[in-house]
Amino acid sequence: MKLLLIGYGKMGKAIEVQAVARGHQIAGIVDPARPGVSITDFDSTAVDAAIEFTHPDSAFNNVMTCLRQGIPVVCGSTGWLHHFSEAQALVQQTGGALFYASNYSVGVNLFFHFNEYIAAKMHQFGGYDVQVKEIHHTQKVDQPSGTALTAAEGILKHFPTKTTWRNEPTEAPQELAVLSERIGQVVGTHIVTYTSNVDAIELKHEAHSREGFVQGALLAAEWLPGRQGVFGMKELLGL
Ligand SMILES: NC(=O)C1=CN([C@@H]2O[C@H](COP(=O)(O)OP(=O)(O)OC[C@H]3O[C@@H](n4cnc5c(N)ncnc54)[C@H](O)[C@@H]3O)[C@@H](O)[C@H]2O)C=CC1
Ligand SMILES: O=C(O)C1=N[C@H](C(=O)O)C[C@H](O)C1
Repeated sequence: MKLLLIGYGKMGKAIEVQAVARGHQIAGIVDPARPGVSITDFDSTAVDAAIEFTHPDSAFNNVMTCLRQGIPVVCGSTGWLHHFSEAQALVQQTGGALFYASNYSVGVNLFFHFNEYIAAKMHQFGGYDVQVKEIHHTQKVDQPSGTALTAAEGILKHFPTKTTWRNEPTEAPQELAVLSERIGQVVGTHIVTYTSNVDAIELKHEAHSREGFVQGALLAAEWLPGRQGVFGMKELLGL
């Protein structure tokens, strides 16, 4: 496949290495640190898919430009979902394809699946409070992490005692605390904890490296061309 890499930071560079190892061709790299190449230099005849890992402030614009250029786009950037409905509308309008996941690792998507199951069961039996905690490296600009927000949404859907989330400790029973810590080079750790008067139960995912994100993003890029619509890891993995 011919891939366009948008963002050539920690993720973009790791994706390049794995993509080449899987026999793909890098048709172009778009990053302000490497001026002179822009998404509008490409179209669906030049690339099969774009993979976008940049920044909360640039992701929406990059996704919209790919859709206008007719390029199927796999986006991993977090912190831009307040614009997501506009991207969905452009997918409909252009007949294009967008793949988005707050976390591309297969393990995290199993974690999301079990998180929803556990939330429903814990609500059914009662007596537990729940909180989400995420830990990431100190270069991360958005908080809470996209992964923590997806986990929080999964809990809110199945644990109706909680009606909203808050990114700080809270005593309000209807608020789900989603706590963030920034420590050194931590790749990404997410913990959902249920606590009662007598015990505690934890569901934890700890990424040991970025390899899981890279593999999932490449699987998505290999799967997306030829499809029309907005997709995520549930469709890709059949979860
Ligand atoms: N969904 C997932 O599985 C994962 C998502 N992420 C997210 O991906 C994003 C990027 O993460 P990293 O690679 O670790 O960040 P990074 O800071 O190492 O790299 C970001 C790169 O994007 C470039 N960039 C900034 N504005 C741009 C623009 N307008 N067009 C093209 N490139 C631009 C920067 O120059 C930089 O090279 C973050 O939002 C992060 O939260 C990170 C890892 C996994
Ligand atoms: O910025 C990161 O590094 C990561 N971002 C994603 C998120 O916000 O959840 C995914 C992963 O945890 C790494």
